[in-house]
Amino acid sequence: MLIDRWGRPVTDLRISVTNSCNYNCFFCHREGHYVRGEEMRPEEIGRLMRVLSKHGVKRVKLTGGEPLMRRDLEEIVSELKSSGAEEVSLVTNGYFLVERARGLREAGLDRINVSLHSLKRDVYERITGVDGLERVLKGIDEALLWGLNPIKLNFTALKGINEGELWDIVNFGRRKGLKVQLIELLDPTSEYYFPLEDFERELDGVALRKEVRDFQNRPIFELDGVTVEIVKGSGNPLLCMGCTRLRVTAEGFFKTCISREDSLIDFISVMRNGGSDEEIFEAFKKSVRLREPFHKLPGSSPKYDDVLEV
Ligand SMILES: Nc1nc2c(ncn2[C@@H]2O[C@H](COP(=O)(O)OP(=O)(O)OP(=O)(O)O)[C@@H](O)[C@H]2O)c(=O)[nH]1
Ligand code: SF4
Ligand code: SF4
Repeated sequence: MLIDRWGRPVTDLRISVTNSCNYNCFFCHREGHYVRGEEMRPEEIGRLMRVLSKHGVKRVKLTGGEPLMRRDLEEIVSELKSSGAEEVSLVTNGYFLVERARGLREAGLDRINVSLHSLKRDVYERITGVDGLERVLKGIDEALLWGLNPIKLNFTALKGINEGELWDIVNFGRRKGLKVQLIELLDPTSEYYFPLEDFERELDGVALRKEVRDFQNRPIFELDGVTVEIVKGSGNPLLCMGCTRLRVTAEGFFKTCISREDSLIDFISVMRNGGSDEEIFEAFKKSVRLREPFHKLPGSSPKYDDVLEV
C-alpha cells in the first residue's frame, strides 16, 4: 500500500469513465476534467486495477459525466471485479437505471449513489434540464429489485431552489430504505450555496447516534430508520485530511484532487506505448507523491519526505 507524504493511505480510486452526460445541471463541475482525448477502454481500466490492487487499492467509484452513457459500462465493471477490486460502486443521475440496473448487478456492481436533488417534478427539471424525475424513481426501484444495495441518494442543497426539501428527502430515504447524503456546493461564493450547519444541528437533536466516517471524516447521523451523511467540501480540512481517494480521468490520467488541475499524470500513454506494469505503478507513485490536502488543518505539515510503501 502507498501512503502519501501527509500520512494518507491511497486505497480508493475515483474513475471517471466519460465526460459526456445526458443532463445539464447548472452547478455541474464535471469532476473538473477538461482534458480532451479518447476514453479508456474496459481492458485498460482492468489492467490498471490489476496493477494497483497489488499495491493496496481496494475500492473503486465510477463517475462521469454520467457513467451510464458508456454502453460498455457492464464490461468495465466486470473487468474491475475480476482484476482485484473488492468493491465497485457507481454515482449516476439514475436516468438509465430502469434498463441497466440488472445488467450492472450481474456484471458485479456492488452499490450505487443516485443524484436526486428534488422530489418535485418541476424543480427537478429546473436543476437538471431534464423532465426525468419519474424515470429516476422507477430506476431506483429497479436497482433495489436487483440488489444494488445500499443505495445512497445524493441531494445537493441549493439556496432558493430545494433547501425546503431537506426533511422530504430524509423521509423519502426512510420510507424506501435508502441512505441519504446531503451535499454542500463546493463553491461557497455561489449564489446557490446553502450551508448545512443549521440542518446538522436539527439532525443532532433527533439522531440516535452520530459517528464520523474514516473516509474524509464525514459526519453520519443515524436517525430512526435512516442514516444521513453530510458532505461539506468547501474549506473543510477535516474532509481533505481523511481523503484516501485518487482520481482517474476518463482519458487515462491520474489526478491528485478534485480541486486541482495542475497535477495530472499520464499513464495511458505508458500503457498504449507498450509500458510494463512496473512503469504504470511508477506513474501511480508519482501521482501519490504529488498528493496534498487541498484544505489543510492550521499548522499541519507533511509527515514524511516521500511516499511510504508498506
Ligand atoms: N471535495 C471533495 N468532494 C467530494 C469528493 N468525492 C466526492 N465528493 C463530493 O461528494 C459528493 C458525493 O460523492 P459520490 O460520488 O456520490 O460518492 P461518495 O459519497 O464520495 O462515496 P461513497 O460514500 O463511498 O459512496 C460528490 O458530489 C462531491 O460533491 C472528494 O474527493 N473531494
Ligand atoms: S448529472 Fe452529474 S455529470 Fe450530468 S450534468 Fe448533472 S451534475 Fe453534471
Ligand atoms: S484533498 Fe481534494 S479530493 Fe481530497 S477531499 Fe480535499 S478537495 Fe476533495
